[in-house]
Amino acid sequence: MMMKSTQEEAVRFDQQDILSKYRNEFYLIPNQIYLDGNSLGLCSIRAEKTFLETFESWKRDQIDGWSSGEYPWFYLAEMLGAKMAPLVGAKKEEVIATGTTTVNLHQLIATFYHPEGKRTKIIANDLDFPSDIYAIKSQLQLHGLDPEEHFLSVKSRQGRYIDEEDIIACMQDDVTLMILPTVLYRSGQLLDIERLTREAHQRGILIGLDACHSVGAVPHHFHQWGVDFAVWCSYKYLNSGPGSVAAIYVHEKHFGTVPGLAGWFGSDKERQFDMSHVFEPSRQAGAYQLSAPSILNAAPLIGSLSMFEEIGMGSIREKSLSLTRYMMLLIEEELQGWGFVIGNPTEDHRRGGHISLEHEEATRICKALKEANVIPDFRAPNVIRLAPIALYTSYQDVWEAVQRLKSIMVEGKHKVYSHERGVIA
Ligand SMILES: Cc1ncc(COP(=O)(O)O)c(C=O)c1O
Ligand SMILES: Nc1c(O)cccc1C(=O)C[C@H](N)C(=O)O
Repeated sequence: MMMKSTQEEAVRFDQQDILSKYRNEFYLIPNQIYLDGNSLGLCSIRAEKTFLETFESWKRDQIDGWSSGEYPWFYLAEMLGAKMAPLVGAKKEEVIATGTTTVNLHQLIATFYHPEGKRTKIIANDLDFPSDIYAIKSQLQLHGLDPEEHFLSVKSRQGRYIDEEDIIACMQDDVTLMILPTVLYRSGQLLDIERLTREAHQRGILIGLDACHSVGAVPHHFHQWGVDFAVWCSYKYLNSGPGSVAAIYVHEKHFGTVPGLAGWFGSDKERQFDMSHVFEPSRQAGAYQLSAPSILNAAPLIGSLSMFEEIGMGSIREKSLSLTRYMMLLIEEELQGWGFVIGNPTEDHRRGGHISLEHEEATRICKALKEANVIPDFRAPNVIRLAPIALYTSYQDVWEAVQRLKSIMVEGKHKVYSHERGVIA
Protein backbone atom coordinates (compact mmCIF):
# COMPACT_ATOMS: atom_id res chain seq x y z
CA MET A 1 0.00 0.00 0.00
CA MET A 2 1.62 3.27 -1.16
CA MET A 3 1.37 5.78 1.70
CA LYS A 4 1.04 9.57 1.67
CA SER A 5 0.98 11.89 4.64
CA THR A 6 -2.44 13.48 4.10
CA GLN A 7 -5.41 13.11 6.43
CA GLU A 8 -7.50 12.01 3.47
CA GLU A 9 -5.12 9.11 3.01
CA ALA A 10 -5.51 8.17 6.70
CA VAL A 11 -9.28 8.14 6.25
CA ARG A 12 -8.89 5.93 3.21
CA PHE A 13 -6.61 3.50 5.03
CA ASP A 14 -9.15 3.23 7.87
CA GLN A 15 -11.93 2.54 5.37
CA GLN A 16 -9.85 -0.31 3.93
CA ASP A 17 -8.74 -1.67 7.33
CA ILE A 18 -10.27 -5.14 7.86
CA LEU A 19 -9.53 -4.89 11.60
CA SER A 20 -11.21 -1.51 12.08
CA LYS A 21 -14.34 -3.11 13.59
CA TYR A 22 -12.36 -4.31 16.63
CA ARG A 23 -11.68 -0.72 17.69
CA ASN A 24 -15.32 -0.53 18.78
CA GLU A 25 -14.70 -3.35 21.25
CA PHE A 26 -12.31 -1.24 23.36
CA TYR A 27 -12.89 1.43 25.99
CA LEU A 28 -11.38 4.45 24.26
CA ILE A 29 -11.48 7.96 25.69
CA PRO A 30 -12.94 10.48 23.21
CA ASN A 31 -10.28 12.68 21.60
CA GLN A 32 -7.53 10.67 23.31
CA ILE A 33 -4.91 8.84 21.26
CA TYR A 34 -3.54 6.00 23.41
CA LEU A 35 -0.10 4.87 22.23
CA ASP A 36 1.10 3.10 25.41
CA GLY A 37 -0.21 -0.42 24.72
CA ASN A 38 3.38 -1.68 24.82
CA SER A 39 3.27 -0.87 28.52
CA LEU A 40 -0.39 -1.48 29.37
CA GLY A 41 -2.99 -2.57 26.82
CA LEU A 42 -6.51 -1.17 26.88
CA CYS A 43 -9.62 -2.74 28.36
CA SER A 44 -12.00 -4.43 25.94
CA ILE A 45 -15.68 -5.23 26.34
CA ARG A 46 -14.82 -8.92 26.00
CA ALA A 47 -12.20 -8.74 28.78
CA GLU A 48 -14.68 -6.95 31.02
CA LYS A 49 -17.33 -9.56 30.20
CA THR A 50 -15.24 -12.59 31.13
CA PHE A 51 -13.97 -10.84 34.25
CA LEU A 52 -17.54 -10.15 35.40
CA GLU A 53 -18.68 -13.66 34.41
CA THR A 54 -15.88 -15.16 36.49
CA PHE A 55 -16.67 -12.87 39.40
CA GLU A 56 -20.32 -13.98 39.14
CA SER A 57 -19.25 -17.64 39.04
CA TRP A 58 -17.59 -17.06 42.44
CA LYS A 59 -20.85 -15.72 43.85
CA ARG A 60 -23.00 -18.40 42.18
CA ASP A 61 -20.85 -21.53 42.21
CA GLN A 62 -18.70 -20.97 45.30
CA ILE A 63 -16.21 -23.85 45.74
CA ASP A 64 -17.77 -25.64 42.78
CA GLY A 65 -16.29 -22.93 40.57
CA TRP A 66 -13.08 -24.98 40.54
CA SER A 67 -14.80 -27.81 38.68
CA SER A 68 -17.96 -26.41 37.07
CA GLY A 69 -19.14 -23.52 34.95
CA GLU A 70 -18.04 -22.31 31.52
CA TYR A 71 -14.37 -21.88 32.61
CA PRO A 72 -13.65 -24.34 35.47
CA TRP A 73 -10.94 -22.63 37.49
CA PHE A 74 -8.92 -25.83 38.09
CA TYR A 75 -8.13 -26.01 34.37
CA LEU A 76 -8.00 -22.28 33.60
CA ALA A 77 -4.20 -22.10 33.40
CA GLU A 78 -4.09 -24.91 30.84
CA MET A 79 -7.07 -23.50 28.90
CA LEU A 80 -5.44 -20.06 28.60
CA GLY A 81 -2.10 -21.67 27.78
CA ALA A 82 -3.73 -23.56 24.92
CA LYS A 83 -5.25 -20.31 23.62
CA MET A 84 -1.88 -18.50 23.72
CA ALA A 85 0.04 -21.36 22.11
CA PRO A 86 -0.81 -20.35 18.49
CA LEU A 87 0.45 -16.81 19.15
CA VAL A 88 3.98 -18.14 19.72
CA GLY A 89 3.85 -21.19 17.44
CA ALA A 90 3.77 -23.73 20.28
CA LYS A 91 1.87 -26.91 21.00
CA LYS A 92 -0.94 -26.30 23.49
CA GLU A 93 0.76 -28.55 26.07
CA GLU A 94 3.89 -26.34 25.89
CA VAL A 95 2.23 -23.20 27.28
CA ILE A 96 0.72 -22.50 30.70
CA ALA A 97 -0.81 -19.25 31.94
CA THR A 98 0.75 -18.72 35.34
CA GLY A 99 2.60 -16.37 37.63
CA THR A 100 4.16 -13.14 36.55
CA THR A 101 6.97 -12.51 34.11
CA THR A 102 9.81 -12.17 36.56
CA VAL A 103 8.62 -15.02 38.81
CA ASN A 104 8.31 -17.26 35.75
CA LEU A 105 11.82 -16.33 34.65
CA HIS A 106 13.10 -17.30 38.10
CA GLN A 107 11.28 -20.62 37.79
CA LEU A 108 12.79 -21.40 34.39
CA ILE A 109 16.34 -20.37 35.29
CA ALA A 110 16.02 -22.45 38.48
CA THR A 111 14.87 -25.34 36.28
CA PHE A 112 17.29 -25.13 33.38
CA TYR A 113 20.43 -23.50 34.76
CA HIS A 114 22.81 -26.27 35.86
CA PRO A 115 26.40 -25.01 35.98
CA GLU A 116 28.83 -27.87 35.41
CA GLY A 117 32.59 -27.82 34.99
CA LYS A 118 33.59 -24.76 32.96
CA ARG A 119 30.07 -24.29 31.57
CA THR A 120 28.74 -21.86 34.17
CA LYS A 121 27.94 -18.59 32.37
CA ILE A 122 24.57 -17.07 31.60
CA ILE A 123 24.42 -14.57 28.71
CA ALA A 124 22.08 -11.58 28.64
CA ASN A 125 22.61 -8.10 27.17
CA ASP A 126 23.23 -4.49 28.16
CA LEU A 127 19.84 -3.33 26.90
CA ASP A 128 17.76 -5.96 28.72
CA PHE A 129 14.84 -5.11 30.93
CA PRO A 130 16.31 -4.63 34.44
CA SER A 131 14.03 -7.20 36.13
CA ASP A 132 15.47 -9.93 33.93
CA ILE A 133 19.02 -8.99 34.93
CA TYR A 134 18.07 -8.95 38.62
CA ALA A 135 16.52 -12.41 38.25
CA ILE A 136 19.55 -13.84 36.46
CA LYS A 137 22.07 -12.41 38.91
CA SER A 138 20.10 -13.50 41.98
CA GLN A 139 19.83 -17.01 40.57
CA LEU A 140 23.61 -17.12 40.10
CA GLN A 141 24.03 -15.99 43.69
CA LEU A 142 21.69 -18.77 44.85
CA HIS A 143 24.22 -21.15 43.28
CA GLY A 144 26.97 -19.40 45.22
CA LEU A 145 28.35 -17.96 41.97
CA ASP A 146 29.54 -14.38 41.60
CA PRO A 147 27.66 -12.61 38.78
CA GLU A 148 30.81 -10.61 38.10
CA GLU A 149 32.40 -13.86 36.95
CA HIS A 150 29.48 -15.94 35.66
CA PHE A 151 27.15 -13.34 34.10
CA LEU A 152 28.02 -12.16 30.61
CA SER A 153 26.26 -9.12 29.13
CA VAL A 154 26.47 -8.61 25.38
CA LYS A 155 27.42 -5.01 24.76
CA SER A 156 25.48 -2.68 22.46
CA ARG A 157 27.59 -0.96 19.82
CA GLN A 158 25.50 2.24 19.82
CA GLY A 159 23.09 1.97 22.77
CA ARG A 160 20.03 1.07 20.70
CA TYR A 161 20.45 -2.41 19.29
CA ILE A 162 22.25 -5.63 20.08
CA ASP A 163 24.12 -6.92 17.04
CA GLU A 164 23.32 -10.61 16.45
CA GLU A 165 26.93 -11.27 15.45
CA ASP A 166 27.98 -9.98 18.87
CA ILE A 167 25.49 -12.31 20.60
CA ILE A 168 26.86 -15.26 18.65
CA ALA A 169 30.44 -14.23 19.42
CA CYS A 170 29.61 -14.54 23.14
CA MET A 171 28.40 -18.14 22.73
CA GLN A 172 31.62 -19.64 24.04
CA ASP A 173 32.21 -23.05 25.63
CA ASP A 174 31.92 -21.62 29.17
CA VAL A 175 28.29 -20.57 28.53
CA THR A 176 25.39 -22.85 29.43
CA LEU A 177 22.33 -20.58 29.11
CA MET A 178 21.34 -17.51 27.11
CA ILE A 179 18.42 -15.24 28.06
CA LEU A 180 17.28 -12.92 25.26
CA PRO A 181 14.38 -10.57 24.58
CA THR A 182 12.41 -11.28 21.41
CA VAL A 183 11.90 -7.50 21.08
CA LEU A 184 14.09 -5.02 22.98
CA TYR A 185 11.86 -2.96 25.26
CA ARG A 186 13.40 0.44 24.47
CA SER A 187 14.42 0.41 20.81
CA GLY A 188 11.83 -2.12 19.59
CA GLN A 189 14.51 -4.16 17.83
CA LEU A 190 13.20 -7.62 16.86
CA LEU A 191 15.89 -10.30 17.09
CA ASP A 192 16.21 -13.21 14.67
CA ILE A 193 15.24 -15.84 17.25
CA GLU A 194 15.33 -18.72 14.77
CA ARG A 195 18.97 -17.98 13.87
CA LEU A 196 20.09 -17.31 17.46
CA THR A 197 18.42 -20.50 18.72
CA ARG A 198 20.15 -22.52 15.99
CA GLU A 199 23.53 -20.96 16.76
CA ALA A 200 23.08 -21.50 20.52
CA HIS A 201 22.08 -25.15 20.14
CA GLN A 202 25.02 -25.81 17.80
CA ARG A 203 27.19 -24.77 20.75
CA GLY A 204 25.32 -26.74 23.42
CA ILE A 205 23.71 -23.62 24.89
CA LEU A 206 20.07 -23.45 26.02
CA ILE A 207 18.04 -20.39 25.00
CA GLY A 208 15.32 -18.74 27.09
CA LEU A 209 13.28 -15.76 25.89
CA ASP A 210 11.52 -12.78 27.40
CA ALA A 211 8.73 -12.22 24.88
CA CYS A 212 6.86 -9.43 26.73
CA HIS A 213 7.25 -6.97 23.87
CA SER A 214 6.29 -9.32 21.05
CA VAL A 215 3.50 -11.71 22.09
CA GLY A 216 0.30 -10.36 20.60
CA ALA A 217 2.16 -8.14 18.15
CA VAL A 218 4.68 -10.40 16.38
CA PRO A 219 4.07 -14.04 15.41
CA HIS A 220 6.64 -16.61 16.51
CA HIS A 221 7.42 -20.28 15.85
CA PHE A 222 9.00 -21.28 19.13
CA HIS A 223 8.35 -25.02 18.79
CA GLN A 224 9.61 -25.25 15.20
CA TRP A 225 12.69 -23.13 16.05
CA GLY A 226 13.39 -25.37 19.05
CA VAL A 227 13.35 -22.54 21.60
CA ASP A 228 13.90 -24.14 24.98
CA PHE A 229 11.70 -21.83 27.08
CA ALA A 230 10.06 -18.42 27.13
CA VAL A 231 8.10 -16.12 29.41
CA TRP A 232 5.79 -13.22 28.67
CA CYS A 233 3.24 -10.98 30.32
CA SER A 234 -0.35 -10.64 29.09
CA TYR A 235 -1.03 -7.03 30.10
CA LYS A 236 0.66 -5.40 27.09
CA TYR A 237 -0.40 -6.46 23.58
CA LEU A 238 -2.75 -9.16 24.95
CA ASN A 239 -4.80 -6.52 26.80
CA SER A 240 -5.54 -8.60 29.91
CA GLY A 241 -5.32 -5.81 32.48
CA PRO A 242 -2.72 -4.48 34.94
CA GLY A 243 -0.82 -7.24 36.77
CA SER A 244 -2.69 -9.95 34.94
CA VAL A 245 -1.38 -13.47 34.60
CA ALA A 246 1.84 -14.17 32.70
CA ALA A 247 2.85 -17.24 30.71
CA ILE A 248 5.49 -19.95 30.51
CA TYR A 249 6.46 -21.84 27.36
CA VAL A 250 8.65 -24.97 27.61
CA HIS A 251 9.53 -27.03 24.52
CA GLU A 252 8.13 -30.55 24.76
CA LYS A 253 11.67 -31.97 24.46
CA HIS A 254 12.14 -30.77 28.05
CA PHE A 255 8.95 -32.31 29.45
CA GLY A 256 9.87 -34.29 32.53
CA THR A 257 12.59 -31.84 33.58
CA VAL A 258 12.02 -31.45 37.30
CA PRO A 259 10.92 -27.89 38.16
CA GLY A 260 13.57 -25.89 39.97
CA LEU A 261 10.81 -24.40 42.11
CA ALA A 262 8.10 -26.86 43.10
CA GLY A 263 4.56 -25.98 44.08
CA TRP A 264 1.38 -28.00 44.32
CA PHE A 265 -0.25 -26.64 41.16
CA GLY A 266 2.71 -28.03 39.25
CA SER A 267 1.43 -31.48 40.15
CA ASP A 268 0.06 -34.05 37.78
CA LYS A 269 -3.61 -33.06 37.96
CA GLU A 270 -4.69 -36.61 38.63
CA ARG A 271 -2.44 -36.79 41.70
CA GLN A 272 -2.62 -33.22 43.06
CA PHE A 273 -5.24 -33.91 45.68
CA ASP A 274 -3.58 -37.11 46.93
CA MET A 275 -1.87 -34.60 49.23
CA SER A 276 1.26 -36.75 49.17
CA HIS A 277 4.55 -35.19 50.33
CA VAL A 278 6.11 -36.77 47.27
CA PHE A 279 5.82 -34.20 44.45
CA GLU A 280 4.65 -35.75 41.17
CA PRO A 281 4.93 -32.97 38.55
CA SER A 282 2.81 -32.68 35.45
CA ARG A 283 4.42 -34.08 32.30
CA GLN A 284 3.64 -30.84 30.42
CA ALA A 285 4.32 -27.11 30.82
CA GLY A 286 1.91 -27.13 33.78
CA ALA A 287 4.75 -28.64 35.84
CA TYR A 288 6.26 -25.15 36.15
CA GLN A 289 3.31 -23.64 38.01
CA LEU A 290 3.64 -23.04 41.72
CA SER A 291 0.38 -21.83 43.22
CA ALA A 292 -3.32 -21.95 42.54
CA PRO A 293 -4.01 -19.74 39.51
CA SER A 294 -4.95 -16.11 40.20
CA ILE A 295 -8.40 -16.71 38.75
CA LEU A 296 -9.82 -13.19 38.92
CA ASN A 297 -6.66 -11.63 37.49
CA ALA A 298 -6.59 -14.15 34.65
CA ALA A 299 -10.27 -13.80 33.82
CA PRO A 300 -10.02 -10.79 31.46
CA LEU A 301 -7.53 -12.73 29.34
CA ILE A 302 -10.26 -15.23 28.42
CA GLY A 303 -12.23 -12.55 26.58
CA SER A 304 -9.24 -10.73 25.19
CA LEU A 305 -7.70 -13.85 23.64
CA SER A 306 -10.94 -14.57 21.76
CA MET A 307 -10.13 -11.63 19.47
CA PHE A 308 -6.68 -13.06 18.67
CA GLU A 309 -8.29 -16.44 17.95
CA GLU A 310 -10.70 -14.78 15.50
CA ILE A 311 -8.13 -12.60 13.73
CA GLY A 312 -4.88 -14.59 13.77
CA MET A 313 -1.37 -13.23 14.25
CA GLY A 314 -0.73 -12.77 10.53
CA SER A 315 -3.35 -10.05 10.12
CA ILE A 316 -2.41 -8.45 13.43
CA ARG A 317 1.27 -8.28 12.45
CA GLU A 318 0.40 -6.94 8.98
CA LYS A 319 -1.62 -4.05 10.42
CA SER A 320 0.93 -3.36 13.17
CA LEU A 321 3.73 -3.05 10.62
CA SER A 322 1.52 -0.86 8.43
CA LEU A 323 0.71 1.46 11.34
CA THR A 324 4.33 1.84 12.45
CA ARG A 325 5.48 2.25 8.83
CA TYR A 326 2.86 5.00 8.43
CA MET A 327 3.95 6.64 11.66
CA MET A 328 7.58 6.66 10.52
CA LEU A 329 6.56 8.24 7.19
CA LEU A 330 4.63 10.97 8.99
CA ILE A 331 7.50 11.59 11.42
CA GLU A 332 9.97 11.91 8.54
CA GLU A 333 7.68 14.28 6.62
CA GLU A 334 6.17 16.37 9.43
CA LEU A 335 8.88 16.57 12.09
CA GLN A 336 11.95 17.36 10.04
CA GLY A 337 14.22 19.85 11.81
CA TRP A 338 12.74 19.38 15.27
CA GLY A 339 15.52 17.17 16.61
CA PHE A 340 13.79 13.80 16.44
CA VAL A 341 15.55 10.57 15.54
CA ILE A 342 13.75 7.33 14.79
CA GLY A 343 15.63 4.90 17.02
CA ASN A 344 13.82 1.66 16.14
CA PRO A 345 14.95 -0.50 13.24
CA THR A 346 13.01 0.61 10.15
CA GLU A 347 13.04 -2.72 8.31
CA ASP A 348 9.86 -4.75 8.85
CA HIS A 349 11.71 -7.95 9.78
CA ARG A 350 13.71 -6.16 12.48
CA ARG A 351 10.89 -4.05 14.05
CA GLY A 352 8.55 -5.02 16.87
CA GLY A 353 5.29 -3.27 17.66
CA HIS A 354 6.40 0.20 18.73
CA ILE A 355 8.21 3.27 17.45
CA SER A 356 11.21 4.42 19.50
CA LEU A 357 11.40 8.18 18.91
CA GLU A 358 14.48 9.81 20.35
CA HIS A 359 14.77 13.44 21.42
CA GLU A 360 16.96 15.19 23.98
CA GLU A 361 13.80 16.78 25.44
CA ALA A 362 11.87 13.47 25.51
CA THR A 363 10.74 13.80 29.14
CA ARG A 364 9.16 17.20 28.58
CA ILE A 365 7.73 16.24 25.21
CA CYS A 366 6.02 13.19 26.78
CA LYS A 367 4.39 15.48 29.32
CA ALA A 368 3.22 17.86 26.60
CA LEU A 369 1.89 14.93 24.58
CA LYS A 370 -0.18 13.76 27.55
CA GLU A 371 -1.50 17.31 27.92
CA ALA A 372 -2.47 17.11 24.24
CA ASN A 373 -4.28 13.82 24.93
CA VAL A 374 -1.71 11.65 23.21
CA ILE A 375 -0.51 8.93 25.63
CA PRO A 376 3.12 7.90 25.02
CA ASP A 377 5.62 6.12 27.16
CA PHE A 378 9.01 7.45 28.25
CA ARG A 379 12.19 5.43 28.57
CA ALA A 380 15.34 7.04 29.84
CA PRO A 381 17.41 8.71 28.71
CA ASN A 382 15.75 10.11 25.59
CA VAL A 383 13.10 7.77 24.19
CA ILE A 384 9.45 8.45 23.48
CA ARG A 385 7.81 5.07 22.84
CA LEU A 386 4.75 5.24 20.60
CA ALA A 387 2.83 1.99 20.08
CA PRO A 388 -0.04 2.04 17.56
CA ILE A 389 -1.98 -1.16 18.29
CA ALA A 390 -3.55 -3.24 15.51
CA LEU A 391 -6.75 -3.93 17.46
CA TYR A 392 -7.61 -0.39 18.49
CA THR A 393 -5.44 2.29 16.86
CA SER A 394 -6.64 3.86 13.60
CA TYR A 395 -4.57 5.42 10.86
CA GLN A 396 -6.33 8.71 11.63
CA ASP A 397 -5.09 8.34 15.23
CA VAL A 398 -1.55 8.03 13.94
CA TRP A 399 -1.97 11.02 11.62
CA GLU A 400 -3.51 13.14 14.38
CA ALA A 401 -0.89 12.12 16.96
CA VAL A 402 1.93 13.33 14.71
CA GLN A 403 0.04 16.55 13.99
CA ARG A 404 -0.34 17.17 17.74
CA LEU A 405 3.36 16.44 18.27
CA LYS A 406 4.26 18.88 15.49
CA SER A 407 2.07 21.53 17.10
CA ILE A 408 3.83 20.99 20.45
CA MET A 409 7.20 21.57 18.83
CA VAL A 410 6.11 24.58 16.73
CA GLU A 411 4.50 26.28 19.72
CA GLY A 412 7.15 25.12 22.22
CA LYS A 413 4.47 23.72 24.52
CA HIS A 414 6.95 21.22 26.04
CA LYS A 415 9.14 24.01 27.41
CA VAL A 416 6.82 24.71 30.35
CA TYR A 417 7.56 21.27 31.86
CA SER A 418 10.48 20.16 34.05
CA HIS A 419 13.00 17.67 32.75
CA GLU A 420 12.33 15.20 35.59
CA ARG A 421 10.19 12.18 34.73
CA GLY A 422 7.19 11.36 36.93
CA VAL A 423 6.92 8.04 38.77
CA ILE A 424 4.89 6.82 35.83
CA ALA A 425 5.82 8.59 32.66
C1 LIG B 1 10.61 -6.84 28.81
C2 LIG B 1 10.02 -6.96 30.17
N1 LIG B 1 10.41 -7.98 30.97
C3 LIG B 1 9.93 -8.12 32.24
C4 LIG B 1 9.02 -7.22 32.74
C5 LIG B 1 8.58 -7.38 34.17
O1 LIG B 1 7.36 -7.94 34.19
P1 LIG B 1 6.62 -8.30 35.57
O2 LIG B 1 6.53 -7.01 36.35
O3 LIG B 1 5.30 -8.81 35.12
O4 LIG B 1 7.48 -9.32 36.25
C6 LIG B 1 8.54 -6.17 31.93
C7 LIG B 1 7.53 -5.22 32.43
O5 LIG B 1 7.08 -4.31 31.76
C8 LIG B 1 9.05 -6.02 30.63
O6 LIG B 1 8.67 -4.99 29.83
N1 LIG C 1 5.64 -1.34 32.19
C1 LIG C 1 5.11 -1.08 33.45
C2 LIG C 1 4.72 -2.15 34.25
O1 LIG C 1 4.86 -3.42 33.77
C3 LIG C 1 4.18 -1.94 35.54
C4 LIG C 1 4.06 -0.62 36.00
C5 LIG C 1 4.41 0.45 35.19
C6 LIG C 1 4.95 0.21 33.93
C7 LIG C 1 5.34 1.35 33.08
O2 LIG C 1 6.15 1.24 32.19
C8 LIG C 1 4.63 2.64 33.34
C9 LIG C 1 4.99 3.75 32.39
N2 LIG C 1 4.84 3.37 31.02
C10 LIG C 1 6.40 4.23 32.69
O3 LIG C 1 7.21 4.24 31.77
O4 LIG C 1 6.65 4.57 33.83
